Amino acid sequence: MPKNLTTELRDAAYRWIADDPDHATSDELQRILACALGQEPGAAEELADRMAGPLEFGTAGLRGPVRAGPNGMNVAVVTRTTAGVADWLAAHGHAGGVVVIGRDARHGSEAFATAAAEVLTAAGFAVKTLPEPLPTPLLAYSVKHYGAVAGIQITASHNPPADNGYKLYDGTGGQIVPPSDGEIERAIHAVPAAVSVPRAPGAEVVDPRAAYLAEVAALPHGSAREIRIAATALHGVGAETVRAALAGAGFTDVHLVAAQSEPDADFPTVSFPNPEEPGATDLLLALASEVDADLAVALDPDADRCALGVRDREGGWRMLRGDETGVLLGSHLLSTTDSTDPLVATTIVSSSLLGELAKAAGARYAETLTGFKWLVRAGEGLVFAYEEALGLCVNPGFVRDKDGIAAAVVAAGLAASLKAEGRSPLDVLDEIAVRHGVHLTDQVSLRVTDLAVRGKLMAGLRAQPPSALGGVPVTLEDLLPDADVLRLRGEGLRVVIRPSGTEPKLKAYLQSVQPVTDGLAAARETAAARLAAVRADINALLS
Ligand SMILES: O=P([O-])(O)O[C@H]1O[C@H](COP(=O)(O)O)[C@@H](O)[C@H](O)[C@H]1O
Ligand SMILES: [Mg+2]
Repeated sequence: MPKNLTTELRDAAYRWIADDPDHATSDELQRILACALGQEPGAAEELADRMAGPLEFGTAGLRGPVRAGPNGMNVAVVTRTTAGVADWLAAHGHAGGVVVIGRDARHGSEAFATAAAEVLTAAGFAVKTLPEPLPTPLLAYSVKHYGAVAGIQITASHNPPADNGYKLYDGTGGQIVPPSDGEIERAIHAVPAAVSVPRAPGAEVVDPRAAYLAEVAALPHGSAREIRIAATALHGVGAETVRAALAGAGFTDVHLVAAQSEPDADFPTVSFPNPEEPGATDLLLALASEVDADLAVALDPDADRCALGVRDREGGWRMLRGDETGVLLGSHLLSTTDSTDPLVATTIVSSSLLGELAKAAGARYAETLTGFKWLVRAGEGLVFAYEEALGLCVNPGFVRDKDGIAAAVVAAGLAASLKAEGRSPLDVLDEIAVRHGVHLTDQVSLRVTDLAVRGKLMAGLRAQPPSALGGVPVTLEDLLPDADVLRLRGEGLRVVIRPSGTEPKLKAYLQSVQPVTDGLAAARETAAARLAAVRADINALLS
């Protein structure tokens, strides 16, 4: 036996190859196994990585590179997963119920959506599929709209082009949470063989767009319409839907970044198709400036996130941080809601400013773990939820997930009414800062190739937490040990560290708060200096 290729690994690969219903991926794994048997350098390690799975349900379902083996996204994995989901649904009394399936336009998405639809149809479920690659919020909407017991969206959202994924919704319309994920993983594990999972055509194609767009058009978005919008779909699936949603609400002066409007699985103009990444919105901001727009909107590729860009005080353009957008729309919805007992929510890694706004408005406020699967379950009476990663839900009444399309429409309404008053989104943020203190946030993330590095760093921080960051003494709270989240707090400072559940990254979320006592500029300077010093220390800690 060649070095590094154990008999267990070899036999596991043989078994997987024999059980892979897709010849392309069984051949792919066969080739790697042959290289490993032939002692080609690195081949055994490559095989071990391919076989290291299975993928697990993370922050937003399964996610991984499109490739052969249990540690990738492929037809065999989707078949097994969906067979497990079918068994789990049946065990919960949902046999024969409606399941809706949607997809984005990534490599593999169509084949994976078809495999999922055929497995569920053969298992006796009434499967409905969306007609073409569409935004994730349309799938989330469809679950409730069609009275489904579950929904599946094939998407890897903002991940690199090589990835794909599987978002799973239960009958509440929200993405699954524990214990469902563990139960489903056990059901998947119990599936004896992918090749013998029955598949049958016959899903019904349904189109939720008209109903969804009517709901979005009915969201409160003020009466002002004089606004020019520049928007991008970042090569994802949001362009047509966001254009239709804006038009339905009366916003027709919309300029799309042409080079990024058609779905393109290779995401050719960006290195990472994530509006959080520096550079991803360069073309958008250039277009906003060129057409002299009033608002810039970037959707992530599955259009469930929405980033806003605004003209800065120097006449240039800049993107707002997720926390700025969240606070802007949150304060707007708190002041316009007709609910008598509203609840707003954000996550423990987002700015705490929304809590201050809620307190001032006499509204309830909740914080949850990262992910919209938690936020939509924050409690009764939810009117608004957001997270720093550019996720916003302005419409929990009909989408139990983040919805970049609906957020863009509400943001357009707000920007138009501010423009009519001669104010800007930055003016509103300034007013909020003066009242509640400057809340600056930032994120440091470390991309790892070896996931073990992440675990070691977390364990190291737990064992030997820093006593000060950026010169500020801090204490460690091991917040919810099960959730693997560390929080460090000091005077005017909060740092939360956690592993990403969608990408091989460790993320540190920084917040620096400074009351405004001696002018806004001075408070901003103090908060920014503290943030920069903390950022440098965190960078050193994670390197
Ligand atoms: O991929 P999307 O747009 O669905 O976004 C997903 O990933 C984001 C980042 O998660 P993590 O920090 O664990 O990587 C989460 O904030 C979000 O709730 C989740 O739906
Ligand atoms: Mg997304």
